[in-house]
Amino acid sequence: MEIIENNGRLLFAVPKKGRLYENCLALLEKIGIDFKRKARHDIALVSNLPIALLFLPAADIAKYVAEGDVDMGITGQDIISETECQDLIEELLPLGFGKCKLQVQVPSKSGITSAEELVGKRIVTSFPALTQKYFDELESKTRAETPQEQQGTPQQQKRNTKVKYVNGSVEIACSLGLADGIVDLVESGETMRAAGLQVAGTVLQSQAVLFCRKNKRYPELVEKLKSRIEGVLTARKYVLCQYNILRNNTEQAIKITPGRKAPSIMPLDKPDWVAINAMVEKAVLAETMDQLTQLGATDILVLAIDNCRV
Ligand SMILES: Nc1ncnc2c1ncn2[C@@H]1O[C@H](COP(=O)(O)OP(=O)(O)OP(=O)(O)O)[C@@H](O)[C@H]1O
Ligand SMILES: O=P(O)(O)OC[C@H]1O[C@H](OP(=O)(O)OP(=O)(O)O)[C@H](O)[C@@H]1O
Repeated sequence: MEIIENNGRLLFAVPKKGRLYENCLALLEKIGIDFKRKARHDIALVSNLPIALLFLPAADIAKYVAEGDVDMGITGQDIISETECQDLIEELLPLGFGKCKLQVQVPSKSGITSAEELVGKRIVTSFPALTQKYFDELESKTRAETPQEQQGTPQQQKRNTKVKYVNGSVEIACSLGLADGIVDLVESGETMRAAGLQVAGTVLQSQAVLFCRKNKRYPELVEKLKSRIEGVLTARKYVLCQYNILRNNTEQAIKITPGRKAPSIMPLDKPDWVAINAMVEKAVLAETMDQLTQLGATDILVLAIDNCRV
C-alpha cells in the first residue's frame, strides 16, 4: 500500500459520494483548491495549500473530526447530531445545500397521524441515536400527561420503543412488515410518497455544514478556508445592482438599496444625477427593482457576483 506523506497538512474531509458530493466539489473549485484525485483514491493532496483532502462516507466524517483524526470537514448537521459529538466540534458555517428534514413516517393507510402513537412500537432507521432519544422523550412526555392512577406498574409504564438500525433503503421497512414506522430523511417527499408513507413527526431539520475540531491544529488555515467559503456563499446570495437616480432622491434610494454595509454613490457627468452601486439579495431583487423604477431610477443594471470576500 502506498503511504501518502501528509505531515504538516490540514486534513479536510468531504463526502466521497451521495447527496452532498457534487456541491462539495463545486465549493472546493470556487475557493481555489487545486487537487488531482486519482481513480479510486480517497485522499488527494492540494497543490496550492498545505491541505490533504479526504473523501470519506458522509456518515463517518463527524466522528473522524470529533476524535481528532481529521481537522475539518463538511457533512450534514443530522450526522453531527447522530454522532453526538457537538461538544467536540465547532460548526463554522451552514452551507445552504443538503437541506432536508429527519422525519417520522408511517404507512398512509395505518391511520396513525402522530409520532406519539408509535411509542412502544417498532421503528427502523439509519439514525438510531436520534430516534431513540426522540421516542424516549415522547415516552416521558406521554407518561407525565397520564393521570397517576392510570399509569400502572413501573413495568407496565415502560413501553420501550424498539429502534432497529439499517444502513439504507429505510423506506421499505414498513411494507416488508419489519416496522410500524420509520425515521428517515425527507427533502421533496418523493421517496416517502412512493413507499406509501406519510409524515407523523419531525425529529430535526438539517443542512450541510463546514465544521472543525475544537482544538484546531491549524487555526489560520481553518479561518482562511472559512472566509473563502463565506465569500462564495455571499456571492451566491447577492447580485450587484447599479442604477442612476436624481441626486434629490438619494436618501430614499439608499433606503431601498442599503447594500451590505452601505451603497457606493458616484457623481455622474450630469450635476443633478448620481450613480448608485449596492449588493442586493437575490430573493428581494424583483421587488427592489420595482421600487427603484417607481422612484425614477434609470439604467438599472443587475450584475452577477462570481465571488467575493466579506
Ligand atoms: N434527499 C436529500 N436531500 C438533501 N439532503 C440530503 C438528502 N438525503 C440526504 N441528504 C444529506 O446528505 C447526507 C448524506 O446522505 P446520502 O444519502 O448522500 O448518504 P450516503 O449514504 O453517503 O450516500 P448514498 O445514499 O449514495 O449511499 C445526509 O446525512 C443528509 O445530511
Ligand atoms: O424526499 P426525497 O427528495 O425523496 O429525498 C429523500 C431520500 O433521499 C435520501 O436517500 P438517497 O436517495 O440519497 O439514497 P439512500 O436511500 O441510498 O441513502 C434519503 O435517505 C431519502 O430516502
